[in-house]
Amino acid sequence: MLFESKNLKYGHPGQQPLMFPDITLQKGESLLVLGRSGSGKTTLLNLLAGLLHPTTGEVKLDGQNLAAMSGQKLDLFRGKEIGIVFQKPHLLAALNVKENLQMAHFFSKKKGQAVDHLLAELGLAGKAKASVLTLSEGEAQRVSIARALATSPKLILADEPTSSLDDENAYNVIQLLKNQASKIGAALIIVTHDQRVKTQIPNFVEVTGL
Ligand SMILES: Nc1ncnc2c1ncn2[C@@H]1O[C@H](COP(=O)(O)OP(=O)(O)OP(=O)(O)O)[C@@H](O)[C@H]1O
Repeated sequence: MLFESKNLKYGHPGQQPLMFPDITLQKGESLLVLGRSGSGKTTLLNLLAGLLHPTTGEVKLDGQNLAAMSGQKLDLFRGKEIGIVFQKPHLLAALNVKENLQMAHFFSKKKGQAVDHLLAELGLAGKAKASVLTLSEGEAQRVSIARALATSPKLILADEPTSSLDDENAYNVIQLLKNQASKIGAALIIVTHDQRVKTQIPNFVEVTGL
């Protein structure tokens, strides 16, 4: 088993504790996390990324329990082994497209995938030297996916990657994530309320908060 989360609970300050369904994934498998607004989907993603510490439970990636790690060790592990596609691209405006990807290599201290090859695969070869400020929304989204893939992580987490995209781009982004995850043997978890995605990834868990 590549990825497993068990008995996860988390209480935001002053809120009822949230409980989460267990997840297990093999290499190359994909999963959707569905749930209504406010049910705890982003909280779960942050727990799976080790960005929040669970009150109880464990998150195991490749045999290592993130919930038991902290500080620099956790940051380095996340940088090497987890690729996160946030809802907004959060690219560094002072850097061009290629430099944004190279930053991922720099911070993770991992060689990962060749940046030029990755850009070409994502249809961004002509944009390597472009300022990220000149990209369309769809292009910026693909750059943020390329950045998440650059270190060849074992787990890819994506938060609502299709919410602002039209049908065609939404379909393409999910195919891209699925294909890349299976190519590098990563597990893929997509948090979404976008029912369109179910046709491409039928495997899902539902977060209810209870
Ligand atoms: N930092 C915080 N402090 C206190 N409560 C929080 C905090 N972050 C989230 N919550 C609460 O925890 C619950 C779950 O929030 P979360 O953002 O995980 O839901 P979500 O399912 O991702 O929602 P959406 O689909 O609207 O993005 C909500 O009731 C929210 O108000």
